[in-house]
Amino acid sequence: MAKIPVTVLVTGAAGQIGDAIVPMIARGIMLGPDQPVILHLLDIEQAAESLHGIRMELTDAALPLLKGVVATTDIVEACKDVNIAVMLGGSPRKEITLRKHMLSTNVSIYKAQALALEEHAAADCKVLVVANPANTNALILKQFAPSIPKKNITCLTRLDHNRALGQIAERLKIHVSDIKNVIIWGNHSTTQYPDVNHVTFTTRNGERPIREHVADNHWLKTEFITTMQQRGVAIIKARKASSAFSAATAACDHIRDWVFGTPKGTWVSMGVYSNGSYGIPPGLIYSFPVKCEKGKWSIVQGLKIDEFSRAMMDATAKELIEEESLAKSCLE
Ligand SMILES: NC(=O)c1ccc[n+]([C@@H]2O[C@H](COP(=O)([O-])OP(=O)(O)OC[C@H]3O[C@@H](n4cnc5c(N)ncnc54)[C@H](O)[C@@H]3O)[C@@H](O)[C@H]2O)c1
Ligand SMILES: O=C(O)C[C@H](O)C(=O)O
Repeated sequence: MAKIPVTVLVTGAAGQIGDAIVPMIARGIMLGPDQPVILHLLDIEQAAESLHGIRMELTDAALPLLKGVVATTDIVEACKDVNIAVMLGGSPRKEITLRKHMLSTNVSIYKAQALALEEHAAADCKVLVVANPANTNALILKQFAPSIPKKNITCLTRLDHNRALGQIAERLKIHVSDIKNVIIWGNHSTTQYPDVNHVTFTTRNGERPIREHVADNHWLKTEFITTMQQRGVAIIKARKASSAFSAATAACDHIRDWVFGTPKGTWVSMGVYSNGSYGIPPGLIYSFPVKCEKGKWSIVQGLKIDEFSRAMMDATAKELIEEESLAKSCLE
């Protein structure tokens, strides 16, 4: 029997990540090749014509899984009965934009969109905030949409997670699919801590810790970390625009693993609310290692945290606390 369509909202759909992710969702990359979808595409009035163009292309692509499209600039219409919300809408950072300016513009957008989701989305709607500052936008959304379960409000750090796999694979000349269990701790920002202490890779003789294979421990503690922390900026510099295709891919990975579960023995990084695990202040939206099962995530417990990691994890938590207070002052 055919499955009931899932309604997926994409805000900022006329933007460059929107351009990449809309066809991915409509072709089953996010929710699987047998899952029909209805797309709700939201953007602002100035982007209405592009939004209309995307809608025309969706018609022209004659996609078997796509059971309906609502392309609108009306937030209420966009949020109606959505099961999954992918929040891209906002003003992105260009080469010269300061993160603080972006924060003040975007948190007020997230307050307004939280109120609409609160009232009109399906009760069990799963939310993924991509737009920056992603963790803090998600925190504001959680505050202003209190009836959406807080477990359902997440932000994207999967792009950083995937970037870390890519960096390690290139360095070690192995394939990304042979590496697992990297962790991105904290903020999707330059203070993020990409932790390789638990990474393993597949060999003919089973799984081995990555540290056995990387002779250059210094690289892991220095250049690897700064490359990761600066990767978003490096992409902006090279493309004169922030990551698009890789961000869309990561957003699909995030939702797919959340809905269908993480493979046995692996975890992924997701920005989720802290319950105090690993000494991270409760309530922050912080990136943790999570396992997913039956549509629910849980933070991986019991990992050994060394002194270096502790300091890095606390530094990124501190930045999130500062962002939270700045965001709240912008909303007063
Ligand atoms: N978390 C991550 O890993 C990650 C990675 C890359 C980019 N980003 C962020 O994702 C966001 C989207 O990036 P992009 O490159 O697609 O930007 P973009 O400028 O190409 O698209 C953003 C879209 O949002 C729309 N928009 C603005 N205000 C809106 C509102 N109130 N409601 C609905 N739509 C609105 C704009 O009109 C535009 O079409 C940015 O904030 C960017 O910084 C996050
Ligand atoms: O907008 C940015 O700062 C970069 C973006 O979040 C990215 O990681 O590519």
